[in-house]
Amino acid sequence: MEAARPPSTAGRFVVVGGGIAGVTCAEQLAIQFPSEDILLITARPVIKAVTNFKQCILTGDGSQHVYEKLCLCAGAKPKLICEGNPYVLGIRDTDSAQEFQKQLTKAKRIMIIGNGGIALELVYEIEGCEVIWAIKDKAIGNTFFDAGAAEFLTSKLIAEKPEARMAHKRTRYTTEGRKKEAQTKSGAGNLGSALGPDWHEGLNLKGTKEFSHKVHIETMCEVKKIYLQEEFRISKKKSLPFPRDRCNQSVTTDKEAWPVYVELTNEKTYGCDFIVSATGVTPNTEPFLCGNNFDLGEDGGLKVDAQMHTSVSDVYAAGDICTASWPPSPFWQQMRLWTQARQMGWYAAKCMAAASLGESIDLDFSFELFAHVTKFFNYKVVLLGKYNAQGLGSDHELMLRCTKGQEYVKVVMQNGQMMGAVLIGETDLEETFEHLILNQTDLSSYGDLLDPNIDLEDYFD
Ligand SMILES: Cc1cc2nc3c(=O)[nH]c(=O)nc-3n(C[C@H](O)[C@H](O)[C@H](O)COP(=O)(O)OP(=O)(O)OC[C@H]3O[C@@H](n4cnc5c(N)ncnc54)[C@H](O)[C@@H]3O)c2cc1C
Ligand SMILES: NC(=O)C1=CN([C@@H]2O[C@H](COP(=O)(O)OP(=O)(O)OC[C@H]3O[C@@H](n4cnc5c(N)ncnc54)[C@H](OP(=O)(O)O)[C@@H]3O)[C@@H](O)[C@H]2O)C=CC1
Repeated sequence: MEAARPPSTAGRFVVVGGGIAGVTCAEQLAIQFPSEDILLITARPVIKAVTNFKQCILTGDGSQHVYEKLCLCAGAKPKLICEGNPYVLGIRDTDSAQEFQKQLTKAKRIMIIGNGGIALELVYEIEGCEVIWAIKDKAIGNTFFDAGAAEFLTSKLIAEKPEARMAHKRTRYTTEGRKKEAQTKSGAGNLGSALGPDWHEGLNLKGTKEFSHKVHIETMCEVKKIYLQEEFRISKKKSLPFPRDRCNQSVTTDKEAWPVYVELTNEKTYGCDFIVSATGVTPNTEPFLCGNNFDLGEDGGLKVDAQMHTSVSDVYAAGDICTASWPPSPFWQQMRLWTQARQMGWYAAKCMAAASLGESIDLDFSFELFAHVTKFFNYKVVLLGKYNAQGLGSDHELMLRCTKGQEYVKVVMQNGQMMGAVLIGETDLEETFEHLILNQTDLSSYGDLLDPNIDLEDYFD
């Protein structure tokens, strides 16, 4: 029987990547050019939204897709502390989250390395399993918070979680895309789309025990070495590299034989069932670099200018794969987040459309102000502008308001103007603060902006 010839297509616009950036880009192109076929190529057979585009899987089978303008939205992959170790898990897509859930159901103790979004969410959500959380910093959540906000949140981590929360946990998927992605497995090594907000809602994050939280935090340390059980046993016998007095109490007295042991740079060693490496992401550029002269950012992403255009002619990029390289607004910075990936995908499509008509467009308004809304430890969290005084040097002031267990408000001020804010809890201040930052209102004559007796919303209406 004759083998089927690889398909060959020609189209004006091709988008690579079926995550939020790619799908939004393709959708927007389809809206702008309803009579054109928009080709969306993804490493997975499932994309995240309703599709009236030609979906295709790039299998390296030689199929060719000719384009006039191409947008690369291939996302990022977890940057693991150690590649190829079966006890080190990263979480990115449905498959990796399910693998994590499966391992957790058998676990008594796990280690979480990293101090960003995934770690923050996991340490709070995991129940019935001891968690040793190792962070490089003095305080938790360095990618989002300063030490004050971290302290506010830490008390929630120590407290017991309400029973009701535990009763609600069961395996379910919140979106059709995720459900389908779980059912449709493609070749090993293929990346799925990043899970995004509410990713753990459908997962049963419960270990083998019957308590809610048991989190021990090791600060200011990194992983020095990982030992499998047998390696650990041998090294202990030889007293190398684990002289007894260098070992953590819990290891020397620990009768449990753990599958894996982690030696930290603070000289402590912990045994555990497995390790979650929640240590950030690396832009997924590798498949596209061979033979192409892309300029790369310091973080390894494809550099894009204010038109989302890479350094290669007619090639655009959006989402986690790219590094924004235009001079940013004073209140915006790139972070690899779902909202930014969506905004970039949408705006890249606008830029591609304009360029194909020989025009260019102004940078979209969404890149004026950094705004991120999320939930940590069951608190609503809103981050605005230079929320951690990023890049402001020492020439700034902070205003704080904190009610334990209820709200934490931090405002970053410079020359009497608001530059950023962290709002934790139901503060209702986000809209007012957004305006104050964007308008750069002179607030120097208003005294204590955070005085709870002043209705700011009313004041600045
Ligand atoms: C566990 C987790 C929780 C998160 N939670 C939040 C949150 O609460 N809030 C928030 O704002 N952000 C969150 N994020 C970040 C957010 O999900 C990502 O920033 C965003 O989804 C990135 O979208 P993307 O489209 O750029 O990339 P991706 O979603 O990674 O999509 C990339 C796509 O490209 C495809 N692809 C890869 N390589 C190829 C190739 N060679 N050829 C063809 N296709 C390819 C992949 O299959 C995939 O479909 C979270 C991320 C994770 C991992
Ligand atoms: N609610 C939300 O908004 C969520 C967002 N996300 C997003 O998903 C992506 C993946 O999340 P995540 O993996 O948590 O990435 P993040 O970038 O959020 O955090 C990575 C953390 O790991 C630390 N780190 C990096 N390398 C090491 C190392 N070798 N040893 C110890 N610590 C290390 C980083 O420290 P340093 O900064 O000092 O390098 C940082 O604290 C991110 O883009 C994140 O923004 C994920 C979950 C929830």
